[in-house]
Amino acid sequence: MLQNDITFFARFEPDILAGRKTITIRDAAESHFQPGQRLRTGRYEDNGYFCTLEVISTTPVALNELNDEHARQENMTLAELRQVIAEIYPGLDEFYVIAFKRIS
Ligand SMILES: CC(=O)Nc1cc[nH]c(=O)n1
Repeated sequence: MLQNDITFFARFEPDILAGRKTITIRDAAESHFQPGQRLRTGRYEDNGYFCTLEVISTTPVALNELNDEHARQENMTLAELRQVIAEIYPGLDEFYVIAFKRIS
């Protein structure tokens, strides 16, 4: 079976498929994605493929630089986004914003 290049928690799948979520904020371990790269995208929980994303950009960001535009691109409030990031990456404050578009 083909490997996925990136995974998302299943709760984010509907927003990605609908185009409501157009960025993901990851730690250094997932900072290698390059503009133009096409990513087989699956669910974290079962690794099931659900779409292909094309990377638009990968941009470093500090936790304290997250703003309302990042939140809008995640389809969250800024408070929700900060809480989600703190839960996924406790204690970290250096991240990468991966902007993407869904191509299939
Ligand atoms: C599986 C996983 O880490 N998913 C994440 C992490 C950060 N942002 C996001 O949208 N999804």
